[in-house]
Amino acid sequence: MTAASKENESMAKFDSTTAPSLKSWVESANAADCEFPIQSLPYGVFKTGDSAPRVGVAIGDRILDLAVLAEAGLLKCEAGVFAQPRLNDFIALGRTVWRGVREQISALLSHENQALQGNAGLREKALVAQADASMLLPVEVPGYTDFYSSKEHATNVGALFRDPKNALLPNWSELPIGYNGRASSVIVSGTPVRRPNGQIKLPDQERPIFGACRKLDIELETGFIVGVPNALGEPIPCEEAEQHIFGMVLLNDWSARDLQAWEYVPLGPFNAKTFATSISPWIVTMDALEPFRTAQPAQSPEPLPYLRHAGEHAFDIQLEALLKPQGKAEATTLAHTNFKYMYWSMAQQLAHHTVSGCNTRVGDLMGSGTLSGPTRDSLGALLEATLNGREPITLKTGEQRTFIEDGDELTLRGWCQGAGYRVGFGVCTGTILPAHLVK
Ligand SMILES: O=C(O)/C=C/C(=O)CC(=O)CC(=O)O
Ligand SMILES: [Ca+2]
Ligand SMILES: [Mg+2]
Repeated sequence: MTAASKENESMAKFDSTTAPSLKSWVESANAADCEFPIQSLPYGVFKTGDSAPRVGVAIGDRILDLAVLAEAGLLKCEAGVFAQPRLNDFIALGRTVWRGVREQISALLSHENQALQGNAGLREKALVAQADASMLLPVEVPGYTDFYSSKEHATNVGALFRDPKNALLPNWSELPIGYNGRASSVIVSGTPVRRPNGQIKLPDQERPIFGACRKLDIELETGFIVGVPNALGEPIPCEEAEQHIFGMVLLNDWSARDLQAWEYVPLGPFNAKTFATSISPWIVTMDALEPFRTAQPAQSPEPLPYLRHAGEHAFDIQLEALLKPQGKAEATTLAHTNFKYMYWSMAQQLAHHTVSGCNTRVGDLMGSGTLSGPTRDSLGALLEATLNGREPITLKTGEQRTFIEDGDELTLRGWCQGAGYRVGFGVCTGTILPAHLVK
């Protein structure tokens, strides 16, 4: 390949809304370490004070209020979709509309554009400080599914829960394994998480006890939001599956490992994972992620035909998990990993999910599965990092942890590193409340 064609190929990754050279008149968006540059434009739902919730886009340290812009006639879209407490109505309008709205917002925020920049009154109304806003669950989630698509994670958990000699079960390399999760307990970042009570089978006792989970854990994941649903009985082909995805979030699949170890045979996780699943408030669209597309791990054996897709289907998204004990200023990084290590792509997950004829709905949430990498510092769950509690981690504050304690604050972060800018996911955080007392 010549230097010129290489250049052309890499330019093809960028469109008018993702060019690295783009700058905004919202100055805070131009800092190299800003999570929300003009190339990103993630969607969320927010409110300020007693005002009604509405749809906004993050830009620098501000939120652009799309309901205000639409009302003022500066943003052309179906009436009323931004003056809503959820993004579902906007998402349901489809890809062409997502694209058109993104282009309009990008233009309005770009350096030289005066339409909003030059209108002081409207600018004041339309740009809200993130510090003054509270973020809400961005979508109504009709269904939540969680996959198990990191080979490293599946191997580590298989060894800890089952047999180190046969850690990866034979079906794992043939299909993206998943379970149907609980949509009702999907919560937005910042919502506290109550430690669950449940059945725990102690090794030295014949019958389980009932009490507070002693092995509370995180799972560092991403999730994707279904934007274009499929009808019952109509599978989504793998090659087309990415077209059905609206965007991605950070996802923490809180897990009660002691409840899980006892209850999961033979139907999989139940109460161990139904009590809370946290997601980040900002949905990063697939358009914003396109420049960070990269190859997924090589797949062997070759997947069956319905799970094949040509080209690159992973994304280079750096991910971190941090733990901060109650009352402490300093957080400790538990893991640093990358979405690109995921073995089964989001397209393969969606193709497999629907191949039976199962339908999806706008707003459905699909978890990636815990994203562990190949190294000791890239393990996405404490279960793996502490070998099921056998090897405690020492925090920067000097304390030790095997699993999560009451009052601990757990935070996930994610970002794509561009040339001179980063497309960030913000944070997905939650603090643990003590379990309800068992009488
Ligand atoms: O292997 C098991 O029995 C259990 C695995 C998990 O707990 C992980 C899970 O929820 C799927 C994932 O996040 O990868
Ligand atoms: Ca999980
Ligand atoms: Mg969960």
